[in-house]
Amino acid sequence: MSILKIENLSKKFGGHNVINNLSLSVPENTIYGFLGQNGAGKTTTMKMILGLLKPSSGKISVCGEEVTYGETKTNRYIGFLPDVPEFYGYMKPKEYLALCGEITGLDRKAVKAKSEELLSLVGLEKANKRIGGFSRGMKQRLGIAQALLSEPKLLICDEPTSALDPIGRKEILDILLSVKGKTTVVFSTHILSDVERICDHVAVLNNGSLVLNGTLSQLKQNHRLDTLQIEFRSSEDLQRFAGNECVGMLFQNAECTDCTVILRSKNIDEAAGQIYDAIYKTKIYPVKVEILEPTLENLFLEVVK
Ligand SMILES: Nc1ncnc2c1ncn2[C@@H]1O[C@H](COP(=O)(O)OP(=O)(O)OP(=O)(O)O)[C@@H](O)[C@H]1O
Repeated sequence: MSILKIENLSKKFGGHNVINNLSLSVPENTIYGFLGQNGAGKTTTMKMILGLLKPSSGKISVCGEEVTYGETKTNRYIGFLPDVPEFYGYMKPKEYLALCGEITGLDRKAVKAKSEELLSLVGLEKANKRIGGFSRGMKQRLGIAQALLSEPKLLICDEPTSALDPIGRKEILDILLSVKGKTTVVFSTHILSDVERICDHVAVLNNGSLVLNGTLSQLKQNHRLDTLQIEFRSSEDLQRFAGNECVGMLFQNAECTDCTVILRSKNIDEAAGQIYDAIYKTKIYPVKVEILEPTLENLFLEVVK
């Protein structure tokens, strides 16, 4: 089932089209990476999902219920972490979560138990000091605890790792991974390596249009490169292999560096087959034969250029 479904969504500011006919569907219990350059329209889309901004046209549904601008009904399914979460600095984490629970109308006892569970999940169970003295990473982690307080089906995070150092980023990514079984996560980011680390599904927005959408493995398969890399134990092995007649024309336009050779071919599977035949015949065994896959960075740069 789709937790979030967006159909033909468009948004104009004045005469300027910011979101153009966007359609996407977020499957349950996935981590969905929402990528795009500055100004691509990610925050605008999130605001429309939260009912804070009125779409010019199109439809958004959360857990099968249509989102209506200005109403918060569908937000009971959603936990939201803004890019810079704001807190009352004089409060301690437990006090703050208790206040959030009270405002949301949750049962006091349940909130106390849930707060302890969540503070432990985000590694703040021992941080019994005022939030004003928290680091950025600690504030982001508290923000996740707050967003998860009402056990949302969908957790939306707007660039949760952008301002953090590598350790802070890893902590946030680990937390998002750990909640995946219980909630669906949509997170927007510019950091491609974060997406490669934890996302099942990737959508790339460019100038308000969806230019890439699918699972990482699907996208890599669909945009497979026509390149084969073969690495030998030594440059002598490479020379002997390349000099053998059964390698034929394959090495003619190859790029060789020390022990490695890069081959390009229109039919890369056939070229790989020829290489395996040649390995069998020559008994010269490379340490690696690999059809190269595009990185997310290759894919991203290709679709946003
Ligand atoms: N209230 C507004 N009025 C006019 N234009 C706006 C408004 N809000 C956003 N925009 C424009 O819409 C476009 C998309 O902005 P948005 O903030 O959604 O992008 P983004 O992908 O979240 O970017 P970033 O990664 O920088 O946060 C930008 O050109 C921005 O200037």
